[in-house]
Parts: sequence; C-alpha cells; structure tokens
Amino acid sequence: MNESLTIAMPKGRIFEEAAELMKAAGYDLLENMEETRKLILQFPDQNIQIMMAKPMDVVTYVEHGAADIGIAGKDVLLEQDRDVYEVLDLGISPCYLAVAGLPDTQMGKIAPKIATKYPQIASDYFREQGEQIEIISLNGSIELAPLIGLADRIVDIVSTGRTLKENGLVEYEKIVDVTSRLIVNPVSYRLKSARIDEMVRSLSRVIEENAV
Ligand SMILES: Nc1ncnc2c1ncn2[C@@H]1O[C@H](COP(=O)(O)OP(=O)(O)OP(=O)(O)O)[C@@H](O)[C@H]1O
Ligand SMILES: O=P(O)(O)OC[C@H]1O[C@H](OP(=O)(O)OP(=O)(O)O)[C@H](O)[C@@H]1O
Repeated sequence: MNESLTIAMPKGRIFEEAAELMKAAGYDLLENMEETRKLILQFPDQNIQIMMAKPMDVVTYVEHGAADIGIAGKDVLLEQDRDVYEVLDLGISPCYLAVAGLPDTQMGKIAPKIATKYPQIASDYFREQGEQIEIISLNGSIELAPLIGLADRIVDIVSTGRTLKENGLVEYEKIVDVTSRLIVNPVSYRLKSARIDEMVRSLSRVIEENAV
C-alpha cells in the first residue's frame, strides 16, 4: 500500500500553492523547502521523494518515468502534448492565455508576426481561426515584442492584467483558461495505483472543501 512516490514539483509561482494543497491533503512537504538549494528532497516517513523542477520540465520528468507524479500548468500540458495522464484539476495558479497587442494594431495584415513562449498553442489557435501567421518564439518579457515592433501581436499568460496595462497593451481574445493539474506517468499509475488513487482522493477532498 505504501509504495514509494517520486513527485516532480514546479519551482517558482506554482510551488507554494501546490505545497499548501499537498499539506492540507496530509502530505507535509513544505518543511525546509524555502531555504534549501537541494533539488531532491527525501521524506522517508511518508516514503515520498520530491524533485524540484522548472515548471516547463515537469512533464518531461513524468513522461519518462523519472517522476511518478507531477504538477504542471494546463498551459504547459497544451503546449507539449505529452504521454501523461492528467488526473486532477488542482484549481491553483489560475490565469489564462490571450492574444494581445497595441490598441491600434492593424488587423487583416497578411501573415502577422505573433511573439510567444507558446508556439504550439498559438499556431493551433490561429489555424482554427483560419488566420495565417508567423511565430516569433521568445522565452520571456513577451510584452516587449509589440512595443519595439518585433511582432504585431503576442500570445501570453494574463493573470492580473497588470503587465499588459503598464505596457499600454490591450487584450484581443482570450484563448483558454489555465490552472495547475496533477499529472501521472501511465506505468506508475498501473504499478502504484493504490497509492496514487489515495493521493488523488485526498487532494480532491481538499479542493472540494476549499470550493465551499
Ligand atoms: N502571471 C502568470 N504568469 C506566468 N505563469 C503563471 C501566471 N499565473 C499563473 N501561472 C502559472 O505558473 C506557471 C509558470 O510558473 P513560473 O512563472 O514560475 O514559471 P516560468 O514561466 O518557467 O518561470 P521563469 O520566469 O523562471 O522562466 C505557468 O505555467 C502557469 O500555469
Ligand atoms: O497579468 P499579470 O499579472 O501581469 O501576469 C502576466 C505576466 O506574468 C508572466 O510573466 P513573468 O512574470 O513570468 O515573466 P516573463 O515575462 O519572464 O515570463 C506572463 O508572461 C506575463 O508577462
């Protein structure tokens, strides 16, 4: 029943909310997390090992079985389309993906340039819209691109809307809502189903309680 579990946790924004949720579900994994630079943390009393990963890499660790379980944003899952089971919407780190640009962006331009950290999501979205575009891949500060004339529009995460506002940009279309998800390696799910199901049930209970 108490098989060992390796969990890939995303460093950064999602981490604290994810760790709080785990704690409320009975998995106390927060201890020492803030101070340490260690990337692998052992919790022998719970038979759990935590890997601290970049949010975009969590899916890779889980797909290859380096971790049994992981937590990743829906944005990352849509962008990467990997062979992992998405078993639970944790409801944390909510935000959405949107198309944005300068308020006077010229629409109807042939093959406009779209700057983004999400080339797959952006290509899929504009293909569905029947609009031909050119993708400019960037790794961050996406909002710079339309300001300096590198791109006509951007596809990026919006949370509070502050970054768009402070840079004089406007949102054109919302693409998809994003929250963090619990993902599972398909083989681990078969071999460690009792333990994984137990974790999913405990987390679901906390999510339901938080919702009321
Ligand atoms: N305002 C936001 N901006 C970006 N990601 C957000 C935001 N709000 C929630 N998220 C979620 O957090 C995840 C990104 O977390 P974070 O910003 O720590 O990672 P990152 O983009 O890889 O960071 P880094 O800036 O270190 O490259 C996204 O995948 C998304 O699901
Ligand atoms: O709507 P807001 O609350 O302003 O949040 C959205 C901003 O936050 C993210 O950037 P991040 O801080 O991760 O920096 P980055 O540009 O380096 O990705 C995202 O790419 C937006 O720029």
